[in-house]
Amino acid sequence: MGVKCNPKRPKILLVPYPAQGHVNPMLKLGLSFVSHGFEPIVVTPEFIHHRIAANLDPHKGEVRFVSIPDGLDGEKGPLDFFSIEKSMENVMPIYLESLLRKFDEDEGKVVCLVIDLLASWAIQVAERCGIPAAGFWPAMQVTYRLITAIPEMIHSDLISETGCPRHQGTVLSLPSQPLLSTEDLPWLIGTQASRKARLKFWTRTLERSTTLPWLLINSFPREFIDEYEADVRIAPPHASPIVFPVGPLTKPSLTTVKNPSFWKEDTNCLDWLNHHESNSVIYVSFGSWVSPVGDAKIKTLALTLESLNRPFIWVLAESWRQGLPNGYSERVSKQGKLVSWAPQLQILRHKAVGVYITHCGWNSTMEAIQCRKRLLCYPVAGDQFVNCKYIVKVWKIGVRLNGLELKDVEEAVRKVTEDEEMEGRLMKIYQRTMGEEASSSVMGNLKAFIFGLNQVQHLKDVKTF
Ligand SMILES: O=c1ccn([C@@H]2O[C@H](COP(=O)(O)OP(=O)(O)O[C@H]3O[C@H](CO)[C@@H](O)[C@H](O)[C@H]3O)[C@@H](O)[C@H]2O)c(=O)[nH]1
Repeated sequence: MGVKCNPKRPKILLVPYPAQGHVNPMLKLGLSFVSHGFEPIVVTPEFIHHRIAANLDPHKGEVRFVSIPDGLDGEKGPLDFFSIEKSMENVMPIYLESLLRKFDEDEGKVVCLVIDLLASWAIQVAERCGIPAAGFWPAMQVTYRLITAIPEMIHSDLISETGCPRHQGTVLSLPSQPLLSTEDLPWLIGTQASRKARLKFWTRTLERSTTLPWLLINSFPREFIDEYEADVRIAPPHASPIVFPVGPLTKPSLTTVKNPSFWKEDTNCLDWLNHHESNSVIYVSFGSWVSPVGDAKIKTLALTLESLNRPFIWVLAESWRQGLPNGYSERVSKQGKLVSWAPQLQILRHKAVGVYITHCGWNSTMEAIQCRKRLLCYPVAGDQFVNCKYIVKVWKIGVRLNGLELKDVEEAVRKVTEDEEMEGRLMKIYQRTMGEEASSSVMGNLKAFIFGLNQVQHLKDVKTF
């Protein structure tokens, strides 16, 4: 798929975790390698490859997408975390290995694998094939730091060996950063057994990533600063890779490239937006992830949006619609648009959109900043609680929803729209994350990574010779 291979250009294979919020930044990271003379190839499991293939932007063929078998049936509906994990551990490695060997024989050299840490299974494949690997962290650096603190947390008895918090409250305190608490631990999802299994996933990820020389992070270089805007040194844990912040991979220079959407975007809502006044529409989206939002909450939010009496666009997958009250879609058809998947960035850019109710996924957070939209935060799982903390307490560009009842949302909408200083804070965080200085630091970091990679490659070549 995409352009034909170019045997002259060294190849970098990128292995994302198979979720929208992971594949999007990987594509953009791949594109950043093109101008450095590499041929980027994104490897995805078949179940998402089928979906992406239908929605890929054909003229942006600079990045190739290839698939590997996964043993999964993605047609039946959303796959859960554990079936994907099973496939990643037991099925995909052997196919990636044979793909790498095939590349080596037929198409020329793969010089590096860039591996999403949530797909850490591929680190061992790279090792077996003798190919240098770099890690990729798709979210904030602080959430990576939280994961790397697991051994310290167990050692100081803040959590048990199975990840169960010993008490409620602070688990990690970093200089000049908000305190991270038990609520922010990303494995605390679902039953006791699922929490234990998720902690195991993270500890295995950590163990595997200790062999990585480099880690590319989809966050901005000045993520850690103090109240005087001075950079703060956050000591990395022992045996950690060299970190290169290269994000956000959503910044304006990269957004001419269409995201490789897993679902077809409903573009009718763009025309609909053109008929609405500036800042009047509420956009609601909880990203792509299968999150335990639940029917009851969907129903509450549905009734709230209706009673707010403001126009809205709500991204709600078909599989989540059982919770809607009978006849809801027809009833609200004049007031709002329910879509299964939206052209999110175009919606956020639209002047009619004033407020964004978000799950605080990292890419969505960065896109909101890029478009300077005020946020109402409703974190659901994983890193979203930490992202929410930064949005609300540090950057002060949004308000956390305490619930989805009318009173909760009404009050929060009032707070964000009446806050006259929020516009200025949005501009400030925009500059810090995507402004000129941030962009040139990112370019420098990418160059430094590539310099390191070339040195390793040179040493390998000398040895082979
Ligand atoms: O209708 C929609 C909804 C979303 N998007 C796009 O999908 C991406 C969603 O990414 P993100 O906001 O990061 O959410 P998730 O896909 O849910 O991402 C997962 O991965 C992220 C990166 O690790 C984490 O921060 C999240 O918590 C985790 O749920 C964004 O680029 C959106 O523009 C669309 O194009 N159309």
